[in-house]
Amino acid sequence: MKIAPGVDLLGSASFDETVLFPPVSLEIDAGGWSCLLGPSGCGKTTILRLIAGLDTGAAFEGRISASDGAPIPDRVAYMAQTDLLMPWLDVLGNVTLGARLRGEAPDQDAARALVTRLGLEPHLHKRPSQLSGGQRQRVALARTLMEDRPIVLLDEPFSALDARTRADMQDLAAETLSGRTVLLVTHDPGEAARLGDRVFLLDEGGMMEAVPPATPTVRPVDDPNTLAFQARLLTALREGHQWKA
Ligand SMILES: Nc1ncnc2c1ncn2[C@@H]1O[C@H](COP(=O)(O)OP(=O)(O)OP(=O)(O)O)[C@@H](O)[C@H]1O
Repeated sequence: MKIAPGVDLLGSASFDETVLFPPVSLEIDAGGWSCLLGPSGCGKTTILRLIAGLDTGAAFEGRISASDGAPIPDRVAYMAQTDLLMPWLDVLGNVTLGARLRGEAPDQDAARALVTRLGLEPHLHKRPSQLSGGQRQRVALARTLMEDRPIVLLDEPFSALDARTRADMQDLAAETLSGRTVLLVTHDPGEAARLGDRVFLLDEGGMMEAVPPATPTVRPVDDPNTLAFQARLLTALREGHQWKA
C-alpha cells in the first residue's frame, strides 16, 4: 500500500440558491480514522463524494487537497450507502469486481480469506438476491477492503448489521485498514466513540469537532471514557449547532 496522506476539505456547498453547508473545515488525519456525524440530509454523503471526485449535483466552493499534494480520486476506495452489488455476480464475483474492472487478475485466495473472516463463507456462491441486507452490506465491505487504497471513504458501512456482527466488523475493518486514512460517516455515536481518532459533527450551522478520549482505538465499549464520550456526542447531536466543543 502506498503511504496514506491526510486530506483537507475547506469550503461550502449549495444547490442553486440553497446552501447545503456553509464554509467548513474538515481535516482528515493521515493514517487515522475520522468520523463524521450529523442529521440526515446535512451533506455527509456529499462530502464523501466530493472527496472521491464523484458527481454530487452540488456546487462546491473551496478546495480539497491531500497533504502530499497529489490527486486524490484514484487513491480512494469508496463504500456507498447502497451496496451497489452486481445482481448477476455471486459473492466472490462481487468481492473481486474492482480488480476485474481494472483488467487485473483478482487475488482469489485473498478474496476467499477475507470473505471467510467476514463470516460469508457459507454464502460464497450466492447472488445478492439470495442474501439478507446485513450479508449484502458485508459483501460490499469486503469489496471495499479488497481495494488496497490509502484513502478509504465509508458511508454508514455497518448500519444494517446486528449489534454483535457490527462490533466484529468494526474490529475487522480497523485492523484491515490500519495505516489507511479513513473517513467514516455514521449515525451511531457509539461507533464514533469506539473508532474515531477525530470526530466531526456537521449540521446546517457548520462543522464542529468533538475531542475523543486519548485512549487508542478501537476503544472498549464498556470503558467509562468511551461511554461518556458517546453520551456527549448524542447530546451534541440532539442540541445541534448550539453545542460547542
Ligand atoms: N440535485 C439536488 N438538488 C437539490 N438538492 C439535492 C440534490 N441532491 C441532493 N440534494 C439534497 O442534499 C442534501 C444532502 O444530501 P446528502 O446525501 O449529502 O446527506 P447526508 O447527510 O448524507 O444524509 P443521510 O444521513 O440521510 O445519508 C439532502 O437534503 C438532499 O435532498
